[in-house]
Order: sequence, then structure tokens, then C-alpha cells
Amino acid sequence: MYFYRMKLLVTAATTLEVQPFLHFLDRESHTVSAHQYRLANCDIQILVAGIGMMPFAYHLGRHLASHRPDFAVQAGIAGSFRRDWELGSLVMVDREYLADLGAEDNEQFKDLFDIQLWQPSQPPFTGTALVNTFAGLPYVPQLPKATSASVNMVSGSTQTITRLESKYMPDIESMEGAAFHYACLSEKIPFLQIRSLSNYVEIRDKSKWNIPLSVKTLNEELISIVKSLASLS
Ligand SMILES: O=C(O)c1cccc(C(=O)CC[C@H]2O[C@@H](n3cnc4c(=O)[nH]cnc43)[C@H](O)[C@@H]2O)c1
Repeated sequence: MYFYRMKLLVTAATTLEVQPFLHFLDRESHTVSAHQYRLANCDIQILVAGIGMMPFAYHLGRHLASHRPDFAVQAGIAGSFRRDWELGSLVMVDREYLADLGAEDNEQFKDLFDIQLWQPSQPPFTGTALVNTFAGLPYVPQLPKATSASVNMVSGSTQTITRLESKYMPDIESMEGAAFHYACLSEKIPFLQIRSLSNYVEIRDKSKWNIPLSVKTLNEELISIVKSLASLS
């Protein structure tokens, strides 16, 4: 009898963000090789792809060239523009914007669509966003949906924050989400980006960040997703 194992890719920018999940896999699953685990009917690959869109795109692209997952999950922490969302709370991203790729025109930022180097809805964009419709996913968690702005430089001035809010109406900010959406949409791989809020997007004050809490809730969710996928829950 043929028994199919779902191939799941879990990717993150840093090991820190998925460390408790790795401990769970070490305890509860069979280690196939470094970064590869088997849990019930799931083959799970872990890819730590680096901070920022360029390293993330490079490492994810290299990985996808030789491994095609059935389902890819990006897990990470993020900054929140929304003060009504508590630190440590979780979202899944449905819209991603490349929020600092473009040209400065005196005081104004123009993205690649504004200066017509890209056309709205050119693949893999829907309009000017990289949209996850959540179609074809084997499992969709019950989390609030969020619009995300991906940036190379974490926003830390009123001017930048106001610009991003008025142009993209983002709920959250990360440094890799758009690279993940771009690659998965281009390769037609069902995907899910989950983020846990570690800080508010504001003038930089690292003492207000709560990375331990955001990593804890992120990893609880990851474990729950994987248990559901592996039909263990
Ligand atoms: O020390 C800093 O100033 C600093 C700035 C940005 C990120 C970090 C990290 O250690 C986390 C890296 C990781 O977290 C995501 N992240 C978290 N909060 C934000 C944010 O407000 N804006 C953008 N990205 C954020 C990001 O995806 C990074 O991969 C330290």
C-alpha cells in the first residue's frame, strides 16, 4: 500500500524565533537528518534563511530549487502598527507590500509601481500587493488576518511610520515576509505566514520589545499547526 507523507517546510529568519519548536521536534519526532524531521504523516524541513529580504530570498530560492514542499510556513516575530493588538498576539498575513523598494523624489517615496518600472498585477502581484488567498491550504489556523509591510530598515521615525501607514495601511512590519510571499506565489506553493507581535512600530526603544513572549506564543501556534497537520491533535 502506498502511503503519502505531506512535505512541510517551516522557515524563519533566525533560529531564536523557532527554538522551542525545534526542541519539540527533537523530543516528539524522528530526526531524519539535520533540519529534517518525521512526525506521523509529515516530513518537516526546517530552513533558517536569515534576516532581511535578500538573504531570505537567496536561501529560500536555493532550497526550493531542490525541495518542493506541499505546504510552506514562515514563522517570525514582527512589529505592530496597531496599538489595539497586544504584544505576543498572533496574526496570519494575507497582504504583503514591498514598502521601501523604489525611488526618493525629493520628500516623497515612490515604489516601483509608482515609477512604472513594475505594472500592477504583474505576476505574482495582485494589484501592488503579494496576496495569500489561503486557497489550497491543508490547514488554516483561526487567526486574525494582517496586512504587512516588508522593509529593509526597521521603521523608527514618525515621518517613515506616517508614510507607510498612509501608503499601505499596514497592520504589521517585518523584514522578510514579502520575499516569502513572492517565492511561494511564483512557485505556486500553498503557504502561510504567521507572525507574533514583539514590539510596536515606533521610535526605536528596544527595552519595550517583548521577544520572549512573542517567541513563546509563536512556537505554541507552530506546534499546534504541525500537530493538526500530522493528525495528532
Ligand atoms: O535591535 C534592533 O534594532 C532590531 C531591529 C529589528 C529587528 C531586530 C531583531 O532582533 C528581530 C529580527 C526579526 O524580527 C522581525 N521584526 C521584529 N520587529 C520588527 C519591526 O518592528 N520591524 C521590522 N521587522 C521586525 C524581522 O522580521 C526580523 O527578522 C532587532
